Amino acid sequence: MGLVTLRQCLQEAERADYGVGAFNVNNMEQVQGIMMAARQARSPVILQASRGALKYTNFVYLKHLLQAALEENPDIPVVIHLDHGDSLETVKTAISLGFSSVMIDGSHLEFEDNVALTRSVVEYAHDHGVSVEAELGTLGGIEEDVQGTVKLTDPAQAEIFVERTGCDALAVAIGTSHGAYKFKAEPKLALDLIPEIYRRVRIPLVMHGSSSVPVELVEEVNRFGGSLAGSKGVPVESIQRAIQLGVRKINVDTDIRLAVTATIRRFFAEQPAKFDPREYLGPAREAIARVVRSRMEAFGSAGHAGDYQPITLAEMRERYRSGQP
Ligand SMILES: O=C(CO)COP(=O)(O)O
Ligand SMILES: O=C[C@H](O)COP(=O)(O)O
Ligand SMILES: [Zn+2]
Ligand SMILES: [Zn+2]
Repeated sequence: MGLVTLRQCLQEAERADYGVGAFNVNNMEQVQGIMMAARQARSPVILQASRGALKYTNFVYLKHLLQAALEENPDIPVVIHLDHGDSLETVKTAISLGFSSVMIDGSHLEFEDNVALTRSVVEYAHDHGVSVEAELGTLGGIEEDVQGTVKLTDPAQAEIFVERTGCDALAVAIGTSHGAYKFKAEPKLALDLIPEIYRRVRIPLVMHGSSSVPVELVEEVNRFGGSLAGSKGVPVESIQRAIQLGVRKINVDTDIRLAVTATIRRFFAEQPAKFDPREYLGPAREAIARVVRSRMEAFGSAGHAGDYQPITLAEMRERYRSGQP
């Protein structure tokens, strides 16, 4: 298998009716833990890097970590994706590093500016065979506008947006937000928007801010000196319902952060005399694999690694050029 584009990965997910987890990476142990899970679950996987990750790893280390993931797992379909790209320049950098998919996040812009930015990225990325995820509507958390309100995705506007931009997948705002504090009371998502948006746009939908913030991880972090009072995530059952309605890419970063933090806090509390990083980074890697494997099974992607052969970027470029991607 190896490198696949987001377009092919999500088309196959539509065909076999499952969702694919998109997991953020910043270091070796995260990449290894996620790929351990993909091998164990025999699941396609999306490895995604934000601008923060590109900066943290000085680009070149990330490039080779992602190449290592492909080299070590030739029988697993892997999408290498830029998360929350902010400009055509960042997109070009990601594509130069070998990414097979990019997100351009113009959700905070006025509609016409989002269309223009997304269109410019689609033209460039498709000319390299690379898929494009765009976003319409704003999440809570890091994307709240100055009034602190979020704009849910409007189905009619989404139809026009996708028609005018030609993006391959659309991130929608249905009430999720990034981080560990997604809801002040009981989780409430506008799941009813999904089928209406999907019916109109007819491309796979993306759910950001989809970590579940498992209570057992929060309790372990807090037991060993952490402070995560009031944290609340998206119930896995809500994600499974969203997948049934048209969401095919599910973004998870916070749950991986919590798995690492809980493991390392426990280690330092229980083994204060130890100081070899391999003795806590290794177990952290296994904790990542446990969380990610559980999501692959919940999203339904487990067992689908062998379903299809990858279409190369060169072939995708020709398909885009001929209008039949
Ligand atoms: O949306 C995300 C990455 O783009 C991650 O969301 P979480 O913070 O819920 O993990
Ligand atoms: O968009 C949110 C992702 O979790 C990435 O987070 P980051 O920008 O801190 O790397
Ligand atoms: Zn956004
Ligand atoms: Zn996100």
